[in-house]
Amino acid sequence: MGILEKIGEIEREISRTQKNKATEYHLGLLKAKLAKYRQQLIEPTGKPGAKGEGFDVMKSGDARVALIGFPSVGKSTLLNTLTATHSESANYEFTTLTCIPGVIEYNGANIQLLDLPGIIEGAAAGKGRGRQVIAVARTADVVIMMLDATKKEIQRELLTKELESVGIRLNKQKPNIYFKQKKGGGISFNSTLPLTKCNEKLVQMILHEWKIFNAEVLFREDCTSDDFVDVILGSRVYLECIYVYNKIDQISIEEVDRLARMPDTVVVSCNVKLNLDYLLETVWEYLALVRVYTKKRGERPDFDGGLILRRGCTVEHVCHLIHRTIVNTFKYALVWGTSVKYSPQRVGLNHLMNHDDVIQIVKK
Ligand SMILES: Nc1nc2c(ncn2[C@@H]2O[C@H](COP(=O)(O)OP(=O)(O)OP(=O)(O)O)[C@@H](O)[C@H]2O)c(=O)[nH]1
Ligand SMILES: [K+]
Ligand SMILES: [Mg+2]
Repeated sequence: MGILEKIGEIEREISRTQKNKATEYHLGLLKAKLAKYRQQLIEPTGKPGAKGEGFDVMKSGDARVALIGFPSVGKSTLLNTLTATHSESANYEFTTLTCIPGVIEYNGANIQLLDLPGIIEGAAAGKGRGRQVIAVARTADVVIMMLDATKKEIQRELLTKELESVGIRLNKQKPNIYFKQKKGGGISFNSTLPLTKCNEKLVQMILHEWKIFNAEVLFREDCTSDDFVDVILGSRVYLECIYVYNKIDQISIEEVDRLARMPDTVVVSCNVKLNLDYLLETVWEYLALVRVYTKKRGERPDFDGGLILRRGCTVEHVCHLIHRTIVNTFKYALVWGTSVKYSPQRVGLNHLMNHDDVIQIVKK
């Protein structure tokens, strides 16, 4: 029996099994098995070069955003609207057959936008260009899941499932579970809080399924057994996702309003150019980029040459971006902007920078 058949069989058994207290272990185990086969599917062993297949596109700019969606939802139209690059768009499916990169210039940052072929159901199992598309999605900082506002609601769920089955988790935090394989000593299980969705027995059964007999497990959060499987596999990617409903020129205002209120969602029309400014604002927000200006003593800040960093960056990060040896001669920095109480304020290497701050570095 091939892996796909095995997966199909387990999926059928899961859907046949009623969900209740008595079947909890059985279901947990089935799901762990499912994850194991899927893992084999996306990482075929023994075949050199089988891994890492994907479209070869150089990462460039300050961040990368990938456009994922079913065929003809308007991905290429969005790329054509937001960037200077042209990607063929037409009213038939699979117009785009490869990965086409464009650049969005926003707040002084260069954001790489990747147009990709449409995904079809079964993409994870190798249908269409699914695997290559998914391989590119894994390298993105933010994913735009583009949806057709005129199509049925289920599309969002189907695509999410497709991505989940290859280990992509959208808008989810990594489960807070400590897991370490050991050489001996059996399985030690602990939790820092009462668990309602998983327990020691289930964890042990799952570990045995993976042939792990010695390990340390500590749940620091009320996670499910699925979360635990994710932690064992380790190869999960946690990505920020913006759900973008396109073609709102074709639906009622009530429907637009309903869609726009959903979490992580932006409604647009690429053809009529509706709400694209708000989409860019949202992309910026999700990328969590920060622009910082440098200034030399006695001179005006260099407002043309802002540095692009991530939210949470410190003065030390800024130093590294300017030159890797600067920290060695760093004495203190003067900062103007919203990250300080007084402008300028003297700060050290650990000071957190805000968007649009100005910094002057004083050397020893
Ligand atoms: N009504 C309407 N049609 C749109 C809008 N945006 C795109 N379209 C149309 O949708 C069709 C598909 O657009 P594409 O940009 O080729 O879609 P795609 O997602 O890149 O499709 P594939 O590359 O085949 O996966 C084209 O006929 C576009 O003109 C929109 O905002 N409103
Ligand atoms: K198309
Ligand atoms: Mg296209």
